[in-house]
Amino acid sequence: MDMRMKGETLITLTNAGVKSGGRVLVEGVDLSIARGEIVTLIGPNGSGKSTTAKMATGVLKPSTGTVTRKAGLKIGYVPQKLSIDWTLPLTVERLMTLTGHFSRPEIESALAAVGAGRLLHAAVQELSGGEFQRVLFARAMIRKPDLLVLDEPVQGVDFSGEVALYELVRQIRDTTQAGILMISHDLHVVMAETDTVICLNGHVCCRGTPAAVKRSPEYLALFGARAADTLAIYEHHHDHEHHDDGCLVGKHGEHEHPHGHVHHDHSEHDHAR
Ligand SMILES: Nc1ncnc2c1ncn2[C@@H]1O[C@H](COP(=O)(O)OP(=O)(O)OP(=O)(O)O)[C@@H](O)[C@H]1O
Repeated sequence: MDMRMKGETLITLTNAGVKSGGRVLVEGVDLSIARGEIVTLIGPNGSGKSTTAKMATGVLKPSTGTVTRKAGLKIGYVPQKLSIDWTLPLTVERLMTLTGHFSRPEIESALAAVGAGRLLHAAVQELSGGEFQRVLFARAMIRKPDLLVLDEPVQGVDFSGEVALYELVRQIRDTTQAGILMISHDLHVVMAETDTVICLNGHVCCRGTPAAVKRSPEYLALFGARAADTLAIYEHHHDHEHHDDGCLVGKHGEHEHPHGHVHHDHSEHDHAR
């Protein structure tokens, strides 16, 4: 473990908001992210998740309120999409060096840390969705950031790949003590390890642990009565196995289908951190 202070606050937004062309994009956002902490932004399309993340990372200046970042804060970013020319041949090794100079051993160890060690010479165009995401994680982590920003990390990944990526996020948090800001665009699954879910709707609609948000009247009012079924809380269990089709086998041997989300809603067992 390095000398980085556990629990140190990395970013604080106080009553922060952005106006553009006389329109309020998002307002009144209070949030902070500390080392080792996972904060997940959820909310409908256009509710201000990306705008809030951009204020946090400094890409956008707040029009109201304040944003403070720890001096010298290093941020790693895993984008939702990457604009690369898919017609040109590009290996994973080359992709890793497009935005910085890193030695072969540094690249190998960053790939190995995300379970993508064997992909060094693979063509980026031929990677599966999950493999591509892992490479993007490696690309963000190679700089040893204090804060990792994940913009919909599981997009284009099937359910078993999704579970594996959430495991990877948890592992990165545990091993590096980076703070993690996650944007979930489709409300699909929120990691149970998320310390704070912030539900946006142009302002902070509600916040708290995943289980608390799921029960909150504001969340239910925003997303309707079926919302509680759509916010699935993914929990880590060591006692499941994966079928070849990506479904999970529960601890009692029952076959749990991905889209039923049987695996992950055990609110009473949520880890209160
Ligand atoms: N550069 C911009 N100029 C003006 N308006 C913008 C700009 N970027 C975003 N918006 C508007 O700000 C609002 C919030 O957008 P934002 O991208 O933060 O939402 P989001 O919650 O991330 O949405 P989604 O889930 O659809 O990605 C939207 O109404 C959007 O149209």
